[in-house]
Amino acid sequence: MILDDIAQETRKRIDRLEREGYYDEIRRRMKDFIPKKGHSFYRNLKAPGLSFICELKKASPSKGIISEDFPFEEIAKEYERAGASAISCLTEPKWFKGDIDYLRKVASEVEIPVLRKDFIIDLCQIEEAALAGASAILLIAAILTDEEIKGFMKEAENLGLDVLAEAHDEKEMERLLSAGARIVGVNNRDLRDFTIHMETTERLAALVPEGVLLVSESGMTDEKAVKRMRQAGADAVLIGEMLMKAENRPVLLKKMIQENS
Ligand SMILES: O=P(O)(O)OC[C@@H](O)[C@@H](O)c1c[nH]c2ccccc12
Repeated sequence: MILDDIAQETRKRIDRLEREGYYDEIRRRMKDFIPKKGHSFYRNLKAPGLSFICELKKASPSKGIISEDFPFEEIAKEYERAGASAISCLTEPKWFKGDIDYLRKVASEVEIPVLRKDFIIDLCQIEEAALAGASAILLIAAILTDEEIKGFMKEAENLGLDVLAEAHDEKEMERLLSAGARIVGVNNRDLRDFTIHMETTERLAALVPEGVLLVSESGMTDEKAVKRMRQAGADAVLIGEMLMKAENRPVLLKKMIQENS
């Protein structure tokens, strides 16, 4: 399964960077780190109306290159001006052609919170995210043990980062909720075969208790799908490809925000 391949690849990269001393430098810089206050990611998602997390996505394993030229700073500012609640920045280099430096630049240029979208399997990636200016991290239940989920959530909390905790099915959702997740994401894309099932959000929404925020992720290709996710009970949607490929991103985003306010 692709998720396991990506997690393995990520482990190899972390081990190599560790040998090269990269994370020693991160740990050294963490001594002066001051956590952000206010949990702006959580707060913005909780605001009335459907919130939009807009993704910077150059490529993906299912679609290959999505955006040949990738003026990520311009796109981030477009998202912000059009009313996005947060920006999701892919930082996984091999399959998504992401880069932690994209996040660092974007976080310094926009006011809205930025989510580190990656395959987090080690504490050092959480410290790296915090230093780069992220406000939140993604944790994917499918690649983590219960102990890891709890430990990583604690570390994020200590560093002032919010966690978007991602599930694909009932079992994963229950694991995340019992670990104390306050923001859960349901991924409509089945990462075994890349098929999209919008019913996944509808099915899992029933398990999300009052007070926990629900984010519907992936597979929304038109405005109808976004409305459907709002009707399913989503507090926020996470959209990549539809916005990356839009002829006029601000116009499309503003329209969707207005229609779902
Ligand atoms: O481009 P889409 O179909 O709108 O999807 C965005 C986002 O949900 C997707 O990129 C995603 C959801 N969960 C992930 C985990 C890792 C990498 C990527 C993802």
